[in-house]
Amino acid sequence: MAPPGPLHVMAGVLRRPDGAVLVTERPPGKHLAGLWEFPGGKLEPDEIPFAGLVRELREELGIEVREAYPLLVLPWRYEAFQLLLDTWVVTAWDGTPGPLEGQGLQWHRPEALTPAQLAPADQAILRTLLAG
Ligand SMILES: Nc1nc2c([nH]c(=O)n2[C@H]2C[C@H](O)[C@@H](COP(=O)(O)OP(=O)(O)OP(=O)(O)O)O2)c(=O)[nH]1
Repeated sequence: MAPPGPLHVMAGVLRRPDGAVLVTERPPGKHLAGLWEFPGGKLEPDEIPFAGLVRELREELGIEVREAYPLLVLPWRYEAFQLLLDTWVVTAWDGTPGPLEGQGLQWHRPEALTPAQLAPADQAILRTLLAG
Protein backbone atom coordinates (compact mmCIF):
# COMPACT_ATOMS: atom_id res chain seq x y z
CA MET A 1 0.00 0.00 0.00
CA ALA A 2 1.29 3.48 -0.79
CA PRO A 3 2.27 5.54 2.25
CA PRO A 4 -0.23 8.25 3.19
CA GLY A 5 0.45 11.62 1.57
CA PRO A 6 1.00 14.80 3.51
CA LEU A 7 -1.81 16.18 5.62
CA HIS A 8 -3.32 19.18 3.82
CA VAL A 9 -3.98 21.87 6.42
CA MET A 10 -5.50 25.28 5.74
CA ALA A 11 -4.27 28.32 7.67
CA GLY A 12 -5.67 31.85 7.51
CA VAL A 13 -3.65 34.97 8.28
CA LEU A 14 -6.38 37.46 9.19
CA ARG A 15 -4.90 40.87 8.51
CA ARG A 16 -6.47 44.04 9.87
CA PRO A 17 -6.10 47.38 8.11
CA ASP A 18 -3.53 48.43 10.77
CA GLY A 19 -1.33 45.47 9.75
CA ALA A 20 -1.94 43.32 12.84
CA VAL A 21 -2.49 39.59 12.25
CA LEU A 22 -4.42 37.12 14.37
CA VAL A 23 -2.66 34.20 16.08
CA THR A 24 -4.38 31.51 18.14
CA GLU A 25 -3.02 29.25 20.85
CA ARG A 26 -2.95 25.47 20.38
CA PRO A 27 -4.97 23.89 23.17
CA PRO A 28 -3.54 21.68 25.93
CA GLY A 29 -3.28 17.99 25.11
CA LYS A 30 -2.91 18.50 21.34
CA HIS A 31 0.14 18.35 19.11
CA LEU A 32 2.22 21.53 19.65
CA ALA A 33 0.09 22.54 22.67
CA GLY A 34 0.79 26.03 23.96
CA LEU A 35 2.40 27.24 20.75
CA TRP A 36 0.70 29.86 18.58
CA GLU A 37 -0.47 29.31 15.03
CA PHE A 38 -2.62 30.81 12.33
CA PRO A 39 -6.20 29.57 12.68
CA GLY A 40 -7.37 26.80 10.39
CA GLY A 41 -7.39 23.04 10.20
CA LYS A 42 -7.43 19.96 8.03
CA LEU A 43 -8.95 19.98 4.58
CA GLU A 44 -11.72 17.41 4.22
CA PRO A 45 -11.74 14.81 1.42
CA ASP A 46 -13.07 16.31 -1.84
CA GLU A 47 -13.09 19.82 -0.39
CA ILE A 48 -11.39 22.58 -2.38
CA PRO A 49 -8.87 24.64 -0.40
CA PHE A 50 -10.77 27.93 -0.32
CA ALA A 51 -13.93 26.17 0.91
CA GLY A 52 -11.89 24.45 3.64
CA LEU A 53 -10.43 27.77 4.74
CA VAL A 54 -13.88 29.37 4.91
CA ARG A 55 -15.32 26.40 6.86
CA GLU A 56 -12.46 26.22 9.37
CA LEU A 57 -12.54 29.95 10.13
CA ARG A 58 -16.31 29.79 10.53
CA GLU A 59 -16.01 26.84 12.95
CA GLU A 60 -13.09 28.22 14.98
CA LEU A 61 -13.72 31.96 14.98
CA GLY A 62 -17.34 32.46 13.92
CA ILE A 63 -16.47 34.68 10.97
CA GLU A 64 -17.42 34.60 7.29
CA VAL A 65 -14.41 35.09 5.04
CA ARG A 66 -15.14 37.62 2.27
CA GLU A 67 -11.72 38.15 0.64
CA ALA A 68 -8.57 36.06 0.80
CA TYR A 69 -5.59 35.33 -1.40
CA PRO A 70 -3.09 32.45 -1.32
CA LEU A 71 0.27 33.31 0.29
CA LEU A 72 2.21 30.04 0.16
CA VAL A 73 1.88 26.27 0.31
CA LEU A 74 4.51 25.16 2.80
CA PRO A 75 5.65 21.53 2.93
CA TRP A 76 6.74 20.69 6.48
CA ARG A 77 7.87 17.52 8.21
CA TYR A 78 7.09 16.87 11.86
CA GLU A 79 8.40 13.73 13.50
CA ALA A 80 5.25 11.68 13.04
CA PHE A 81 3.80 13.07 9.81
CA GLN A 82 4.17 15.48 6.91
CA LEU A 83 2.11 18.57 6.42
CA LEU A 84 1.22 20.86 3.54
CA LEU A 85 0.37 24.12 5.22
CA ASP A 86 -1.80 25.95 2.68
CA THR A 87 -1.67 29.53 3.90
CA TRP A 88 -3.97 32.36 2.80
CA VAL A 89 -4.07 36.01 3.79
CA VAL A 90 -7.62 37.00 4.73
CA THR A 91 -8.21 40.68 4.14
CA ALA A 92 -11.98 40.99 4.65
CA TRP A 93 -14.50 39.09 6.75
CA ASP A 94 -17.91 39.51 8.36
CA GLY A 95 -18.25 39.21 12.13
CA THR A 96 -15.76 39.54 14.96
CA PRO A 97 -13.31 36.67 15.47
CA GLY A 98 -14.04 34.96 18.78
CA PRO A 99 -12.57 31.95 20.60
CA LEU A 100 -15.31 29.47 19.67
CA GLU A 101 -13.13 26.57 20.79
CA GLY A 102 -11.83 28.30 23.93
CA GLN A 103 -8.48 29.05 22.30
CA GLY A 104 -6.32 32.08 23.15
CA LEU A 105 -6.51 34.84 20.50
CA GLN A 106 -4.04 37.67 20.04
CA TRP A 107 -3.49 40.37 17.42
CA HIS A 108 0.07 41.43 16.73
CA ARG A 109 1.95 43.14 13.94
CA PRO A 110 4.18 40.48 12.33
CA GLU A 111 7.31 42.35 13.51
CA ALA A 112 6.13 41.92 17.11
CA LEU A 113 5.62 38.14 16.96
CA THR A 114 8.23 36.02 18.78
CA PRO A 115 9.18 33.17 16.40
CA ALA A 116 9.92 30.70 19.22
CA GLN A 117 6.32 31.01 20.46
CA LEU A 118 4.94 29.91 17.07
CA ALA A 119 4.50 26.34 15.81
CA PRO A 120 7.69 25.48 13.88
CA ALA A 121 6.02 25.57 10.45
CA ASP A 122 4.50 28.95 11.28
CA GLN A 123 7.95 30.42 11.83
CA ALA A 124 8.48 29.96 8.07
CA ILE A 125 5.15 31.67 7.37
CA LEU A 126 6.23 34.55 9.56
CA ARG A 127 9.43 34.94 7.53
CA THR A 128 7.32 35.16 4.36
CA LEU A 129 5.05 37.78 5.95
CA LEU A 130 8.04 39.83 7.07
CA ALA A 131 9.63 39.62 3.62
CA GLY A 132 6.47 40.80 1.82
N1 LIG B 1 -4.52 24.90 11.94
C1 LIG B 1 -3.19 25.00 11.90
N2 LIG B 1 -2.46 23.88 12.09
C2 LIG B 1 -1.13 24.02 12.06
C3 LIG B 1 -0.50 25.28 11.84
N3 LIG B 1 0.85 25.09 11.89
C4 LIG B 1 1.09 23.78 12.14
O1 LIG B 1 2.17 23.25 12.27
N4 LIG B 1 -0.14 23.12 12.24
C5 LIG B 1 -0.28 21.68 12.48
C6 LIG B 1 -0.81 21.36 13.83
C7 LIG B 1 -1.48 20.04 13.62
O2 LIG B 1 -0.52 19.00 13.84
C8 LIG B 1 -1.85 20.03 12.15
C9 LIG B 1 -3.33 20.04 11.88
O3 LIG B 1 -3.93 21.09 12.53
P1 LIG B 1 -5.42 20.98 13.15
O4 LIG B 1 -5.69 22.33 13.74
O5 LIG B 1 -6.39 20.45 12.20
O6 LIG B 1 -5.16 19.82 14.16
P2 LIG B 1 -5.59 19.45 15.60
O7 LIG B 1 -4.33 18.94 16.25
O8 LIG B 1 -6.32 20.58 16.24
O9 LIG B 1 -6.52 18.21 15.33
P3 LIG B 1 -8.10 17.99 15.39
O10 LIG B 1 -8.39 17.75 16.82
O11 LIG B 1 -8.74 19.20 14.81
O12 LIG B 1 -8.25 16.77 14.53
O13 LIG B 1 -1.21 21.14 11.57
C10 LIG B 1 -1.28 26.43 11.63
O14 LIG B 1 -0.80 27.57 11.44
N5 LIG B 1 -2.63 26.25 11.68
